[in-house]
Amino acid sequence: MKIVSAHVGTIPIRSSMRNAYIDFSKMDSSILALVSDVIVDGKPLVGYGFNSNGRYNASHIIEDRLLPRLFAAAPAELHNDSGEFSPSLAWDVMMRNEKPGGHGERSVAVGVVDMALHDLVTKAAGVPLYRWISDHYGDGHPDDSVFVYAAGGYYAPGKTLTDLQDEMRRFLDSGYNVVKMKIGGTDLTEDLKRIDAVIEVLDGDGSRLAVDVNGKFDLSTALEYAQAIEPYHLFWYEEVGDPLDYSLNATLAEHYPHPIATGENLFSVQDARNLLRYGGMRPDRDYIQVDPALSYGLVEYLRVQEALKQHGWSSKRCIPHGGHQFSLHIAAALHLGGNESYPGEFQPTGGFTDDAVIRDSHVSPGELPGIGLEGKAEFYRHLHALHE
Ligand SMILES: O=C([O-])CC(=O)C(=O)O
Ligand SMILES: [Mg+2]
Repeated sequence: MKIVSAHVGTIPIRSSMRNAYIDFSKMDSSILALVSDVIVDGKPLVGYGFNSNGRYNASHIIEDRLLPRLFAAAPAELHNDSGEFSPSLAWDVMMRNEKPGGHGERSVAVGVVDMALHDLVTKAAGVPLYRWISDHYGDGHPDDSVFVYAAGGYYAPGKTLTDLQDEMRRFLDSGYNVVKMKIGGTDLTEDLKRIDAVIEVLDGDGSRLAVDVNGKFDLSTALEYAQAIEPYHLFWYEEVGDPLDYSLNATLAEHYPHPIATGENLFSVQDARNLLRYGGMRPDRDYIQVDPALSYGLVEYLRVQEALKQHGWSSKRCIPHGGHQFSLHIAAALHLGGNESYPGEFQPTGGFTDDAVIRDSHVSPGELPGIGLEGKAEFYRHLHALHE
């Protein structure tokens, strides 16, 4: 298989909401179409990729560094011994002449291309991505469906406690059992009122509510909130301090007995391994949220899984950030603990196929070949326009 052309674009995924750290008024995403020389039903197979929310587009790195390396590579450098196009070998080619460390936006750019390459090879194989991953890297027995929780509960101008409760009710009505809300964007007194309001909607069951600080707290605020929320037995307390402050996380874990989740802003196996080594994370209860679409793609995510295994962690402790269709396949194939979902947010890239049904907080990736972005009509319109 040969890639005959590559088409990079940038689309807005903006929204008026805000977490404790940023608003999303200028949020955007790279989108990519890789057109191949494989013809099916008279049309070339095309692989699509995009980046997850929270980081901005990385289109220039894709165009200036990654794609030129792929196009300059000899066919033998991109195909394995069985003659198959290999996203893993392509990954090595893309990372030529890149120093280690300082992963930043480069991991986003590689993630976009890695996703498009996996979409392409799995379409060429005629199978949904999760089956291909399970056959190549898993146990050949993927999960039928994946646990998903509904993330929302953002701060927004004029949003009242009643609005917050209504939002959470809509999540429950659409099939989710567990929900997530933002905290840390106001003071503790206000946040406790917001938490109480949401727990009321959850019939008083705090173990169905996760809270997300988006890295805002210093150690003393982290511990102050920890003490205040401990009695609620929350589903998890997320990204409490700066994502690279492993010492803060380790101290928090000594004081807070319930689950902690973090990792959405760790973009490499090296950073994830440091979290396991120095972050005090507890393999019996905590969650790792590394998002494959932001962190060098599936090829690197497999390395993260290997590092977890070496440290005695189960793949079930991973629930990736991002709420997108790519991680949903990965979760089903590698028996992850679940995947995030943002009903209605971060469109058009976010979310699952249009026909996906959430039942008992579970959803299936679907049976379309590849990632299945053709099953997301609005997003597919943008992707298709890249190369038509
Ligand atoms: O608000 C955000 O940046 C998204 C986020 O943290 C999450 O999905 O966990
Ligand atoms: Mg988060």
